[in-house]
Formats: sequence, structure tokens, C-alpha cells
Amino acid sequence: MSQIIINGNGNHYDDSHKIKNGNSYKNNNSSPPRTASPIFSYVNENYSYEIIDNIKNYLMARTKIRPKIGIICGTGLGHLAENLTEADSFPYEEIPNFPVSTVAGHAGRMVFGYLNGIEVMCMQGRFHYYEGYALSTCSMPVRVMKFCGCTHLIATNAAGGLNSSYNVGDIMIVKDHINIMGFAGNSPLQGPNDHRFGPRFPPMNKAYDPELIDIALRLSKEMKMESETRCGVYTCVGGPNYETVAELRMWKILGVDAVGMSTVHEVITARHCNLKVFGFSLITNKCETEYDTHEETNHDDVVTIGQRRQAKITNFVTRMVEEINNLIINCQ
Ligand SMILES: O=P(O)(O)O[C@H]1O[C@H](CO)[C@@H](O)[C@H]1O
Ligand SMILES: Nc1nc2[nH]cnc2c(=O)[nH]1
Repeated sequence: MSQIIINGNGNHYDDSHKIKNGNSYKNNNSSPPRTASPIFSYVNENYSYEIIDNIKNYLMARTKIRPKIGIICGTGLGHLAENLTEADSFPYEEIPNFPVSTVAGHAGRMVFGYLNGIEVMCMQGRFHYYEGYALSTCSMPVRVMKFCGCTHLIATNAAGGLNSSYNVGDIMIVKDHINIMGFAGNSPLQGPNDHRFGPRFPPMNKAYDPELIDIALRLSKEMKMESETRCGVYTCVGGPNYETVAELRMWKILGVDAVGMSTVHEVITARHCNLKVFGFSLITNKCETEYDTHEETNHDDVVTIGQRRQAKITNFVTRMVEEINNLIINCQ
């Protein structure tokens, strides 16, 4: 039975051209919508294996960089990508079948280059659920990274500090996440599973690589950043509104240390295709868990804190990339 699907422009189309027992398209030229589409666009069928492969081919034909490490720059953290040398930069609008970034603080480019002599690829801007993209679309570039040869992902984000001991400007190494959106049945892996990406039921108990967490903690000591480095639990909410006091209090009880609107679905997708993950949050604001405050979280402040901390973040990521590269070399 075919199903009518409504895309972001309100257009109707029939899905009878799709292969029923897989998530690939009969016609590989059929394109998912380029602009943010409602989440009820057919969740996991938008980006087939073949489409991801086409995106990879487009990029690989235009850069000599062969990265093993992919980096996602969080809000206000795009400066990282400007430190790449011999860079090849691809605006998302120019990459076939790619969505576009719509949020301030996310430039919207895939940048390939050398970070301190090491080949990386870097998303200077990510996609969020609140922009109207399905979770599978938000995390689709992670699969592109895998196809481009990456074995490791560094996912960075801006987040509110819920743990009351956290300060604005701290770096929180993510030791784990709570997939709150998953509790409501929303997953980037929802829909037919193409086993060429990964297994139907991927484990998530070591979502954030323990060895990379240890390395990051050691680096924070070496870089004399110990007093501003934390290690905690992140959660992603749908957004775009920030949280109510009652919501924050509930999540605090659940063990959440930092709250954002990204990363979790990217990490799930990365683990599904067996990428090793290191993640950290820049704490850009304190979550307001009391009613009698005049403070209000706002996105301009989030971006500003990211920009203020860009030198530290860039140094930290550069050192992590060196360490991960050493691990990769030692494994060869
Ligand atoms: O997670 P990143 O993209 O770093 O940004 C965080 O900051 C923005 C809100 O200010 C949201 O996009 C939230 O997810
Ligand atoms: N949900 C959420 N996302 C953020 N991104 C940056 N700060 C915050 C915050 O306080 N809450």
C-alpha cells in the first residue's frame, strides 16, 4: 500500500516508488526535501545508503583530504573550522541532497582540512529537530563522515549547566546521555534498518568512548584546565524553547548535568555505524531552577559565550585530535 507524504513545502507525493522492504529508493535521483521539512516527512527513508554514498562521492571528488576524524561544531564553536589549513569548504546549499543550516551561530559548511597537520572533516553548523528536520536528517551527516573514512567523531555543543556546581564557560566532557526524546519513541534509527549502516539493535552502554574520556581528563590536567573541566550526563530536548523550572528540576532528579537540543541523535547514529565518539558541552548558561530570578536564557548569550571561549575550545579539540590520531596510528 502506498502512503501519501507531505514534505516541507506542503506538497504531496506518493511513495509507491520506494522499495518496500528496505529504505533505499528505486530511483537514486529522487531527492529528499532540501529545506527544513516537518517531522512527519517519512522519517528514516529520506536518506538511503545510495544517497549517502552519492554525497560522499561528491565531496571526495572535490577534496584531497582523507579524514579519519569528524568534528561537529556546536553553537558559537564554528571558529574551530577556521583553524584548518589547506581547507576545502562546501556550503551545505552546494552539497547534493544536503539540508541547510537555519540557526544563528551555525555557518552551514562542511570543511575538510588539516588541524595541526592531521586530516579532519568538520561540520561548521549542525541540524536540529526544532528546525523542522527529522532526527534521521539531523544526524545524516554522521553517516557521510563514516562513508568519507572517519573512524572517530568529536561532537561538541553549547548547553545549559543544570548541575549547580557548574559555571558558565566550563567544559563538560560527556560521559553519558539520557535520550529524553527517545522516551517518546523518537529515534534517528526509527523505520526500516539498512544493515549496511549498522545493526537493528545497536548497544549504547559505551556510547562515549571510555578511553577517550580518560584521555580528555588527562589533557585537561596537562592544559591546566582542571578547575573548569567537568564530566557529566547530557540530555537533548526538542526545543526551540528553553526549559521550565519544573522540567529542569525533574531532569536534575534524573541525573542530568547539562541540557541542550542536539548531539544525542548524532551519537546514536555514530555508534550505529561503529564510529568511536568523544563529546563535550560548553556550558554557556546556568539553567534556572528557581522561580524568583530575573535571569532568562537567550541564544545571543549562548553564541557570545561560545565565541569568548573559542581559543580554549580550539586548543582542547586540537589536542584531542592529536591524541585520537596517535590511537589510530597505533592500531594500524
Ligand atoms: O547544541 P548546539 O547546536 O551546540 O546549540 C545549543 O544552543 C542552541 C540554543 O541556544 C540550541 O541549538 C542548542 O542545541
Ligand atoms: N535546552 C537547552 N539548550 C541550550 N543550549 C544552550 N543552553 C541551553 C539551555 O539552557 N537549554
